[in-house]
Amino acid sequence: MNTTPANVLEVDGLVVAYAVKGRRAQPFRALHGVSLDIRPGETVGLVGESGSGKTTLGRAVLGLAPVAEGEIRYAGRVISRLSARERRALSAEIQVVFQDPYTSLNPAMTVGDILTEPLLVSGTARASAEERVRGLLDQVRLPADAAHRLPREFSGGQRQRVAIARALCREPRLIVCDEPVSALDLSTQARVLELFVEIQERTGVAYLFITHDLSVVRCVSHRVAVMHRGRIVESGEATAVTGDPRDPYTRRLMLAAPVPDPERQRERRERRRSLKAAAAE
Ligand SMILES: Nc1ncnc2c1ncn2[C@@H]1O[C@H](COP(=O)(O)OP(=O)(O)OP(=O)(O)O)[C@@H](O)[C@H]1O
Repeated sequence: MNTTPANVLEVDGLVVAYAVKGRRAQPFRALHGVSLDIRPGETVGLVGESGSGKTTLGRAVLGLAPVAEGEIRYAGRVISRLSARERRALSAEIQVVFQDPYTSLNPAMTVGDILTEPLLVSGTARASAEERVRGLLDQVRLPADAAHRLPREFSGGQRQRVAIARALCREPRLIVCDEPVSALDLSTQARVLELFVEIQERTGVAYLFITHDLSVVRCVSHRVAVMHRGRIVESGEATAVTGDPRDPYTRRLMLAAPVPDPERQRERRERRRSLKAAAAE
């Protein structure tokens, strides 16, 4: 692993252990010594099947999962054991976009209030906050009058744009994106993914991009890390990992991914056959 402080994020030998109810019960280890780094302006895609530990890693970066061993560093500073107050101070710099745009926005607040609130809390004057909100709505391609409306008046894709704008409010250097397009239909997914890429090009923000969808990870990531049972089993350049995976689990994951293109399906059937033949030898 690269340990230069030039990285925006460094995860080093991370073990997360959840408490389990029952007097004799042992804590459940969801991550077993995970290491990963993210450079400024880079997207690292985190893939793996359900239960492999992707969300746990994202939550640990956000200070929301119980770290048992190892370390998380943000811009060279250890952040894995911060007090609640220290964490809050960091919230401008590390943000999150969740999967479900239907539950992640306060339904009783207008979009304008949702976006100005974090700015006002951090001491920005109302007039500058409102100015900033106009800029943010423009950045995420929502009309200026969106500020006066409630989340329920928007489609899923538009709500996710609001959630992205909220994450961008205080100019973070890192955003944890936890399945941010999984709840959207395919054509909306493509437009929201484009927006993520466009924002990164403009602002230099880095993403830890969690998804179970390989076509999504291929589309947005510079590098990819593959998780299996709480461990990273393979990582590298996105094209290499998704195009020519080395690890048997990654290969199985690629083969299991739905690919509608008939040519790709034929290709996959052949690869499956040759893998089977190799395994039988
Ligand atoms: N709060 C918790 N307490 C106990 N166990 C948990 C908790 N959260 C997650 N786990 C367990 O940790 C493991 C990893 O879960 P996690 O949600 O990180 O996986 P994931 O790869 O993000 O899965 P999915 O794609 O389904 O969200 C799972 O076995 C899960 O049951």
